[in-house]
Amino acid sequence: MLTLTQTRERLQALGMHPSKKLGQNFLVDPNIVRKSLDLAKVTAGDTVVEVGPGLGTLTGGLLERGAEVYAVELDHRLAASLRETRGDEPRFHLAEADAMDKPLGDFPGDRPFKIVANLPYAISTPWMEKILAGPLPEKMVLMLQREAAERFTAEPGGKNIGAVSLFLAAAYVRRPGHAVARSCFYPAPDIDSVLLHLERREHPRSFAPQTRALMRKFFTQRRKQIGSLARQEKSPALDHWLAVLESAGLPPTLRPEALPLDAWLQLDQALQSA
Ligand SMILES: C[S@@+](CC[C@H](N)C(=O)[O-])C[C@H]1O[C@@H](n2cnc3c(N)ncnc32)[C@H](O)[C@@H]1O
Repeated sequence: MLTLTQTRERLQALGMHPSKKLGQNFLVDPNIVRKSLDLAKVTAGDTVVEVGPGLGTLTGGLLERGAEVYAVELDHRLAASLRETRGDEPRFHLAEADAMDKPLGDFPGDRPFKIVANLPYAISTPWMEKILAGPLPEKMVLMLQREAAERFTAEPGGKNIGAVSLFLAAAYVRRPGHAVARSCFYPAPDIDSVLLHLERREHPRSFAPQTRALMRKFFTQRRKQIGSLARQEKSPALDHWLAVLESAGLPPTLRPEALPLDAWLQLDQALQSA
């Protein structure tokens, strides 16, 4: 675990100024590192994917607990530094890549795994959408910008609900997040952070790509009623869906944000059986 002073020194030695664009706010609080590992119940033999290992603070904790770590880091200076400090560790696998191209780094997805990451905030939602396309991790413990955590945990009827909230709700139990003080990072970010804990459901549900695309489209027109959104698609499957909703007491005048998860799962079913 790197202290604040060690983090500063290491960055200086690398000739680096933390990049805002890459969300480079490094963890300098050992309690938060420990809490992340505890929430994910990381034990020897676990396989863990880490996005944005940075200087390797969280990575070190994961390796100390005996995990096999697949990390993906975009910044070549940090990747070089990790190869120098962790390169000899046989349980450490580093992909120098964009996590949007390699959401799981070099992990082949051939066994159960977890994700523990202090995410670069700019990619958290699109990266999560990629993760939810599978294979699904058993657990995810993620440091997120507060707005992203609210979006991920939003319930129907709330203002933050979006397609990603529903994709997540179908597959994961979303535990309440823990607020993390700005002083736990170097440099201190000018936004609030939340540590979120997600546990895969016993029977996770996922939406077909076609349904996901349609849901995203509907949520970009969230002020429109579900009836007009569905009818504009000119599809018998969607007409059928509206009828199913109506018989369940959900009128076509509702807006996408008001529909419960079940209604979206029914949309998936209607599109699959069309
Ligand atoms: C919030 S910092 C976390 C650093 C370290 N894990 C820690 O907790 O101290 C985010 C890290 O993600 C890296 N990063 C930013 N965008 C990335 C991307 N698209 N793909 C992979 N890594 C990225 C940054 O270079 C940085 O190391």
